[in-house]
Amino acid sequence: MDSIMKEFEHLVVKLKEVKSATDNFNDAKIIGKGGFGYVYEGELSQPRGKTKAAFKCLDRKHGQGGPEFWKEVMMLSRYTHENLISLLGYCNEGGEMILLYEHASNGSLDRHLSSTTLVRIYVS
Ligand SMILES: Nc1ncnc2c1ncn2[C@@H]1O[C@H](COP(=O)(O)OP(=O)(O)OP(=O)(O)O)[C@@H](O)[C@H]1O
Repeated sequence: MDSIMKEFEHLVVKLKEVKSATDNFNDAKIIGKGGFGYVYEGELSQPRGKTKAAFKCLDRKHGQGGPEFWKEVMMLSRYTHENLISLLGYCNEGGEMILLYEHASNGSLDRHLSSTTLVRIYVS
């Protein structure tokens, strides 16, 4: 585990920065909930300026644990694609395991699929 942490050291974000971006995990900043746990949004300060980010907080009660967290860090930091959300970093501090992603301003695909504004296309 130590070697993994060393390899991805450049992606480490301090818990202090996460708390500042999410107003200390304020409920008003929650944008969703998935198998991993709650997802918050916030402005992350990076060397290139502020970036809107999604903060996925691991909730161990929801079944997914540490291995999935590190798998996600390894996969997303190695593969980049225009159709793949970028991993901005992670926080593993003070008992918190948080993945930081680029914020998808259009929301997730499942939101669009359940949207009532979806237009039906008929092909003749
Ligand atoms: N990068 C992101 N940008 C904007 N919103 C996001 C982002 N990631 C997650 N969300 C929001 O949080 C919700 C939960 O996302 P999450 O990926 O945790 O769950 P999921 O899509 O149900 O997948 P799973 O259950 O496999 O974890 C999404 O439906 C979406 O609304």
